[in-house]
Amino acid sequence: MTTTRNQRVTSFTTLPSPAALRDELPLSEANEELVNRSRAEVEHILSGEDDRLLVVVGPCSVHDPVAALDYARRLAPLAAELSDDLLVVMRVYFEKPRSNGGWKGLINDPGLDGSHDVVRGLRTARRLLTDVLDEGLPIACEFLEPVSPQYIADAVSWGAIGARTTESQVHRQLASGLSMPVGFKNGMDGDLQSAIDGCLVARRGQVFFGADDSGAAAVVATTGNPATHLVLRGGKSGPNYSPEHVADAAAKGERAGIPTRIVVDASHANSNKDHVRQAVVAREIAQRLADAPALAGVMLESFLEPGRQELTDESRERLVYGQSVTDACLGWDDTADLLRELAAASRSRRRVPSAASAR
Ligand SMILES: O=C[C@H](O)[C@H](O)COP(=O)(O)O
Ligand SMILES: C=C(OP(=O)(O)O)C(=O)O
Repeated sequence: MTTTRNQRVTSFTTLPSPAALRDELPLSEANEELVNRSRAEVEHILSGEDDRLLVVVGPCSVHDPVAALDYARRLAPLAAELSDDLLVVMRVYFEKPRSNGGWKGLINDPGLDGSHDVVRGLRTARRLLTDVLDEGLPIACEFLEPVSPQYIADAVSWGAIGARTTESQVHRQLASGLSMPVGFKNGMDGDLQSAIDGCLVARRGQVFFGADDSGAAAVVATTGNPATHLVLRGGKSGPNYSPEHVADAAAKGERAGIPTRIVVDASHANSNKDHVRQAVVAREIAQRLADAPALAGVMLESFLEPGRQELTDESRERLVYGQSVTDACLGWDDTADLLRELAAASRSRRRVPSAASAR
């Protein structure tokens, strides 16, 4: 028998339904309250009603849930200590968009070995999310797969659409239905317009293909997400973290109909993925925070150990604990120093009248 179907598909593996996974690993009432409260706080920071600085900080990617939780347990008390000046949201990124292939994150391949046990990946990810929330930390994720948010997004307080997908209609539609504020990163070339367009499309209600709570393929209709905003991550054209870049992006966004403040990513093309440089950039941002009233938040890539390590068949069994297998990260000690510096800068910006009247 000849067929024209699925000639290049080797298998289909049925996933548990989102509802079943949530029932297995539910959010406690306290954690639901934390998620809803922190989503509102992020929105208030974006609008300028809350004059603290949002800091999205944590590993480039989670490859070892034990180390990620260890990190959360260090971050949580510091976040609480600095909470008058900072809203700290932990990066708990499970889905990695790769430039040229490679490991695509814990959900896609929790064994880090190409075995792609996605069901285990979803379960491990959700368990870690509930553990991090139990520490009192709100969570940030990048959303990459169109169906995976149904399994995890109820635990997330800030979402990102990355530089490689900011132009993607699929991701813009997805963001239109997400329950949390979503930042669109500028494109890989540094182009801001694709992120502005992404925010605008996601602000409108959309109708698209997705999955419902039972996992069935469904037509999804959304209201639109009014809390979309721009994230400056640098690009091939160079870095874009200066107060001038922030003011320019805020003005362009406002003219286009996105009246929110801006998040700056100190990593990626703003630091050339060099963690030492990332600390310099973050420090510059802190020092000039008062000159950037439209700056709502800063993103840092940080883990327990500084730098990064290659993930290979040989290294898999002897990976350095707490060190990134994707982008180079700040180590914990530098991170703690930087968070204190950002908190001090946020406190002193509050005293500068123009900061309060940013929007
Ligand atoms: O933050 C993550 C990385 O920059 C992104 O996934 C791309 O990584 P790659 O260029 O190593 O593939
Ligand atoms: C992939 C990421 O960033 P970008 O989209 O800016 O490359 C990230 O933040 O993990």
